[in-house]
Amino acid sequence: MEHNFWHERWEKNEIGFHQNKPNALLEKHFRDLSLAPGQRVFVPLCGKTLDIGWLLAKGYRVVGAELSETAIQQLFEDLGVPPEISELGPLTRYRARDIDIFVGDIFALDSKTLGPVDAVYDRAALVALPEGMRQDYVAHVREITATAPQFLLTFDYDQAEMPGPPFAIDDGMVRKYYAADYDIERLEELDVAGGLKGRVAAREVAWRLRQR
Ligand SMILES: C[S@@+](CC[C@H](N)C(=O)[O-])C[C@H]1O[C@@H](n2cnc3c(N)ncnc32)[C@H](O)[C@@H]1O
Repeated sequence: MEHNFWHERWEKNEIGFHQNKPNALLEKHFRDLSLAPGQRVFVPLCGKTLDIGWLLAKGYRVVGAELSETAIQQLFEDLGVPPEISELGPLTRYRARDIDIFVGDIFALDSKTLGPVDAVYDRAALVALPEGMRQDYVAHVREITATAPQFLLTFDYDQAEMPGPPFAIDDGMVRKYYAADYDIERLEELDVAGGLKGRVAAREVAWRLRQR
């Protein structure tokens, strides 16, 4: 997707992907990653998800990457903490206690700038990207996180019924993107209540990925 597509979504507040409560599969399964409080979780393409507040409340540190500065201003307003803001070349860093967010293109974020991470939480990130970008995204996240374990959420539905995003990702695609570097476990699937965008029957699927 072009950057302008996402900037427009945020400027027009067309953010149907934003959930008004923490993700149910995150709440149920994130513990399967066996992280200890204080460990650092990377949330790529994070938007202003309430899942960040949930992770912080569980005692994890959070680092995110997001294109839209509007999203990140709103994230810090929602969290009720004033960010310290600094420029880092092509990125802008918003930080506060236990949280760092890099605003800009995730492909401009390198491992040194990101710093060590213990896990990745991918909700509505892989599925937000068109097929032509996904392999590069998967390789980039693997590289900058040193193949840290991932908690991944995908949507599976009939792509003929609706264009993405979110794009449909079936089991074979998850294996194609991740099997070379990660052991893959399919943890659970849930029907999307009311259908995706209120019209297409879909399942949300939770995955645990661990370095092979
Ligand atoms: C579908 S939204 C999901 C946001 C969040 N994960 C959530 O669950 O609410 C995808 C987000 O990715 C951001 N994004 C898209 N392309 C990006 C890129 N190349 N680098 C960083 N962020 C990007 C968009 O601005 C948007 O906020």
